[in-house]
Amino acid sequence: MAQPQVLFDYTGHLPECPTWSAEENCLYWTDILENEIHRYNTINSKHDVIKFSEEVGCFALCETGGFIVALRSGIYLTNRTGLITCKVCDNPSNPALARFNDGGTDRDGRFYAGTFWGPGDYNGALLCRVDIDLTAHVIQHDIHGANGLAFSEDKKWMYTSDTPNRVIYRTPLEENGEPGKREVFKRFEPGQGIPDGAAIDEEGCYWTALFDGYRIARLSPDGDVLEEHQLPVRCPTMVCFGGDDMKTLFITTTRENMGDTEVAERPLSGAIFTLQVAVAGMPKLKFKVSQ
Ligand SMILES: O=C1O[C@H](CS(=O)(=O)O)[C@@H](O)[C@H](O)[C@H]1O
Repeated sequence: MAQPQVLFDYTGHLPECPTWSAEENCLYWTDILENEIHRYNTINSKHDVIKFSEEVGCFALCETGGFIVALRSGIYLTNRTGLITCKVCDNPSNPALARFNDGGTDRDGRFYAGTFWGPGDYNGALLCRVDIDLTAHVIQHDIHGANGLAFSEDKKWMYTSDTPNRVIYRTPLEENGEPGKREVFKRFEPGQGIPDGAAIDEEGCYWTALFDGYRIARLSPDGDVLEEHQLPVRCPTMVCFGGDDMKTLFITTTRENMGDTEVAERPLSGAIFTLQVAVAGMPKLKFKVSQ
């Protein structure tokens, strides 16, 4: 079985939202807590960092170039260098208490972004969506930490997870992509790791980063564990597919809230790993803008 390899000599603070750009042969990702979007060119090893003024929860590449990016205060369009060109909406959570977290595009190029309820006293986070006409809509409530967004290849399901609540949900999608009522897809018992960011492969299997679980798992559409891959770090945060054949799984990890002892014991905490897998993954679509 293939082993995870380190992508390059880098460890971040809270890397998330890995996003493959096929035309550039580049991996993009955020470091949420460092207010950054990173780009790494897998051909010439060039590494660029774009700085923002607030935490970057998640982003998607835009068809028109640049990014749609969920900062703490709201969602924005930017150019390729990160310069804000348009504010799309305010953060519909209380931005003092909830920053944006996981997000991405659906199979029609709309942008979803969820928040993370900082105080943790109740499920105060939400999931919102930006349509191609730049209107924003709150789609789901009753979330502690929005995560695990992925869309099935047949456009029938939206998957999400709520990491602190140790649960993956799935939500049926109507033909026009409108979500119905969410249902529990899989719950995790204490000590198993908790479901963080995710991606879906061509066989409809859901790959989940098991935060605090030292591994990633591939789940069948029925929720059975088909594969598990161990990592030399405790907290993977998210996965995405890329590479020439879409069979490279990129895995972000974190060193957030880790003490010096753990970082010394597991110095790759915060690194990005690659894993060669047998089944190709679904590409992330770019955000479409109708105007
Ligand atoms: O997505 C995230 O999840 C983790 C884990 S947890 O939900 O707090 O258990 C969190 O540390 C991180 O800040 C967040 O981005």
